[in-house]
Amino acid sequence: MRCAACAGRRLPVADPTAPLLDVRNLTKIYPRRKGLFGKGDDFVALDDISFTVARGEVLGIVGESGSGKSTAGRIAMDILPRTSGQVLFDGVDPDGMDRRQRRAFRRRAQMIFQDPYASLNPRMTVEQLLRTPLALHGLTAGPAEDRRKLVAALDLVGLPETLLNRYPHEFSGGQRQRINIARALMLDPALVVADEAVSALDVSVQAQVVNLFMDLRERLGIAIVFIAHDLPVVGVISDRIAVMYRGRIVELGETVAMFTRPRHPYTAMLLNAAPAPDSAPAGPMAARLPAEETDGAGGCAFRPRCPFAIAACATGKPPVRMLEGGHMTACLRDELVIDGPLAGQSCR
Ligand SMILES: Nc1ncnc2c1ncn2[C@@H]1O[C@H](COP(=O)(O)OP(=O)(O)OP(=O)(O)O)[C@@H](O)[C@H]1O
Repeated sequence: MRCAACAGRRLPVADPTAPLLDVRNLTKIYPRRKGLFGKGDDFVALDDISFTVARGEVLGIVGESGSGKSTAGRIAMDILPRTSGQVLFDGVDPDGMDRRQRRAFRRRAQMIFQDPYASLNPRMTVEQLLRTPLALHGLTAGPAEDRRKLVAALDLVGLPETLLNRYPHEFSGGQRQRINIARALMLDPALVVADEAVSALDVSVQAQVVNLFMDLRERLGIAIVFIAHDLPVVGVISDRIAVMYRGRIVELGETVAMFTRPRHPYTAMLLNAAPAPDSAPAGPMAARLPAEETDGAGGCAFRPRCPFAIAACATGKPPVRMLEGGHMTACLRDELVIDGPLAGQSCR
């Protein structure tokens, strides 16, 4: 997939050990209006979040609906303006990129959305859909070479060349998502942000598409930000996981550490709510899962749902603390041992 022409267009990499994507202190405030002329409260969708994605790494972002996952992904891709904070792709903030850098960024960072049908023009054949990105980015290299490239992209996503003349409505949801992925691959991306890319698919098809993402990471070294609300699905594919709650990253760490020893009660709650191993009881937090409207007013937003909350949790937002092994959490009670389902269900 990496042709010489594409390689020549790459941005110079100042430091190959530096993160591919570096998101720093990102805040997003949506203005909200009450009625036609009324003043509304501003809504803080992202509250000072930071994360990095290394080259070839899969970072999962998980959290319930409305926690800010899509907002974070879209700002990282520079398709949504931020209120404050910084996004660095290969060390350069899209805000400060010149035209050439911006074009390269648009090519190297691709996004896959939840609804595979809405993302495909129904009047275009698969061949036209896959050729379009090459044309838009001035990467056409002649009919034969372009055809070779799109057949290679189809092959990477497990679809045969014979489908090139078909239209999107002729495919299943899983196949359409494969076409979306093939279209992204036409541009030889270094980063793919998959925003709930498997959520609309049947469970069996979800597994196939997750496997495809893992395969692409393995074969092409693509970094992936895998956004989903389902922690077990995210756990299958991710090297590290960021757990979001009401606009904040409340815990971030290696996948195994998150599953064996979650340090934030919300992570433990998500783990306990997931289909547990046969022998495991539901755990003390599973019963508290239904969302409550209150947001902890000034203190920890998770406090109203937290079985471990203490008075100090009401006095301010818990600061982000770095623990061992690059693990971070924003919980005053992170010293509690809350075993994940891989390690049993006990809390002490
Ligand atoms: N354009 C907007 N104007 C006002 N509020 C918005 C806007 N877009 C998103 N929001 C709000 O910001 C919050 C975060 O939304 P976002 O879509 O990022 O969450 P999410 O975790 O991706 O949820 P989901 O999984 O449902 O997509 C939500 O409360 C949402 O209602």
